[in-house]
Amino acid sequence: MSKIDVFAALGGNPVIPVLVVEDVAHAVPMAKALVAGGLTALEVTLRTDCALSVIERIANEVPEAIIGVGTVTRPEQFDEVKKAGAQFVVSPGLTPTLAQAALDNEMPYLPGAVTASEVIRAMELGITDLKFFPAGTSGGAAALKGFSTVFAGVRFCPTGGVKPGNMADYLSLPNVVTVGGTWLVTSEMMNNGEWSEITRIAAEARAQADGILAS
Ligand SMILES: O=C(O)C(=O)C[C@H](O)[C@H](O)COP(=O)(O)O
Repeated sequence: MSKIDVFAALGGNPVIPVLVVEDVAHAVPMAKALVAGGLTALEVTLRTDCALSVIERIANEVPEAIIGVGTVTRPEQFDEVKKAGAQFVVSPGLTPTLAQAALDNEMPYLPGAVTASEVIRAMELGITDLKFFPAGTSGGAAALKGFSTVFAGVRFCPTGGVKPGNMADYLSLPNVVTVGGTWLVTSEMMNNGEWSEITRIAAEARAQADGILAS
């Protein structure tokens, strides 16, 4: 099997909303609002009881969304999330068992690494598309800049403390392809049904990210 280009599988989206959804009824309007704002790759975290149902709903009802799942920490979850309709998987860290589960499921996989040794271990497992989490407390953009000098071909999606105010620090680096975060959709916005506000924030983030990447 040839290696999966994970960032291509994410549709080239420069910003990935990281979603913590408490109510399955929010799944479809939230996904539609984000897609309308130009962000189509969505990461639903497995932090809530309804997460698998949220993925199923979005997979069935919002075909424009590239639906992924985050907070995957056990190999058996790959099968569960694939059945629910997930198209990519994100983990906060990486083990050989998780890497094998991604391969077995032919799933685009973005696991986390924040130290040089963790990056080297990922490379040994054939993984060069990585999440950098928690970015803010792991050296931030300065650490990723350092990695760019020694790990040619390794690409990152920083998450954890990434916001509009520091997005440019990350996206202007040669080894950062996309950023992710929870700032785009809060529980309050979902509980209040602020779908047009979510679309506005998504469109603003998309325009900002596209501008940085084009410059
Ligand atoms: O649950 C996971 O596996 C994750 O994906 C972690 C998230 O990427 C961060 O929690 C985002 O951090 P903030 O944007 O600072 O809230």
